[in-house]
Amino acid sequence: MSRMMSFPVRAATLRNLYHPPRRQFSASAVHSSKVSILGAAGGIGQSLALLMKLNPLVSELALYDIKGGPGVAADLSHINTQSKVVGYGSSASGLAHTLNGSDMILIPAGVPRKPGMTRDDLFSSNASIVRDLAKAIADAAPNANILVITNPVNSTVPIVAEVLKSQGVYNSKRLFGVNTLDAIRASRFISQIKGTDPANENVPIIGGHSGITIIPLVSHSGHPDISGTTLDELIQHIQFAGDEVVQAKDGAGSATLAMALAGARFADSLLRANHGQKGIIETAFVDNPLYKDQGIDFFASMVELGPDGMQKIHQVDKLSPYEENMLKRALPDLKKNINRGVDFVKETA
Ligand SMILES: NC(=O)c1ccc[n+]([C@@H]2O[C@H](COP(=O)([O-])OP(=O)(O)OC[C@H]3O[C@@H](n4cnc5c(N)ncnc54)[C@H](O)[C@@H]3O)[C@@H](O)[C@H]2O)c1
Ligand SMILES: O=C(O)C[C@H](O)C(=O)O
Repeated sequence: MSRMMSFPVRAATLRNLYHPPRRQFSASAVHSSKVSILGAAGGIGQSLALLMKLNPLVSELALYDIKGGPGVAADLSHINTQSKVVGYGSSASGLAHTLNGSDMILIPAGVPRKPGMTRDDLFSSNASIVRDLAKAIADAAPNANILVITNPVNSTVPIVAEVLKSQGVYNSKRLFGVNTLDAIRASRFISQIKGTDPANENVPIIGGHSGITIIPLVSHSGHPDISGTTLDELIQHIQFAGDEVVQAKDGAGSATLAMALAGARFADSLLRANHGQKGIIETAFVDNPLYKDQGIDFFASMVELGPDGMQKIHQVDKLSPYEENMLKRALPDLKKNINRGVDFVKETA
């Protein structure tokens, strides 16, 4: 696509996840971020909270869940890292206490899939949860970075944007749909084909976070030679890996552990960029100019993170014909998912 420009592939690796190069921060900046998790007692929420408790860039961890927030906080508060942990249960004041002063808010609140469901089938349960949490964020922490994990991400991110717009506090640079799990899976799966260390593999992910809207750019990975049936199977594996986990859990939910790691990695990358580390690039589903002329306001790209959130979107200079075809198939679905979220807020505000 001619509109795309080149980008350097330099996503944070798992290897440096909890070893941020501290010497790049001033002493006072090292333990300085309040991070909140909404839905903190869930499958993702608990493991994510554990990983954030281990992150030296977090000074305060605030945990909110309609069920079990204080219990998870009490448990984590005994871990011997410096951050303070507070937890709240279901109440407007608990949510406000959680959000007040937050630099970063992670949202895994909501219902996961069961076998036979698409992510879009979660819309009827999760859209109103995310809308209401976004309203509370607009009131209590309008300047925070917001990381949306709740599915369907292709719709829940536009929901948050629309709510913040309606409250006059939308900052497109601080809203991220978390699709890091797709990048983690892609690096793992490609390493299994090539017999390499997944920590050294980066496959840029663009598009969205569901089925065919997930577009892995193998031609821009370290293995552009992968082709034919091997490529078909790899793409299918990445795009439908979530379904694989849903099937295997057999009614007990979807990916939680790998997702918690993915969320923690994205949060850590953003915290490090917020504290001044340069050159950190992750995939994220963001407000993106690339296809706005086709009515598609959100699109996952490789995004450079900075002190104020999203610093730069790195577009891709040349897609292979295979990838062009994936993109062509993905755009109509993506548009439908985004519009569903936008319309929901307009109709129910
Ligand atoms: N972005 C991704 O890559 C990705 C990956 C995996 C799962 N997910 C999604 O993340 C979401 C959570 O998955 P899970 O497995 O942790 O589910 P879960 O059911 O284990 O946990 C969800 C938690 O949210 C809480 N909750 C519900 N409504 C709430 C509200 N209004 N405020 C605060 N908390 C609320 C519940 O009490 C529960 O503890 C699902 O929508 C799932 O599809 C996204
Ligand atoms: O597949 C799901 O429903 C959860 C998540 O989006 C995933 O990719 O694992």
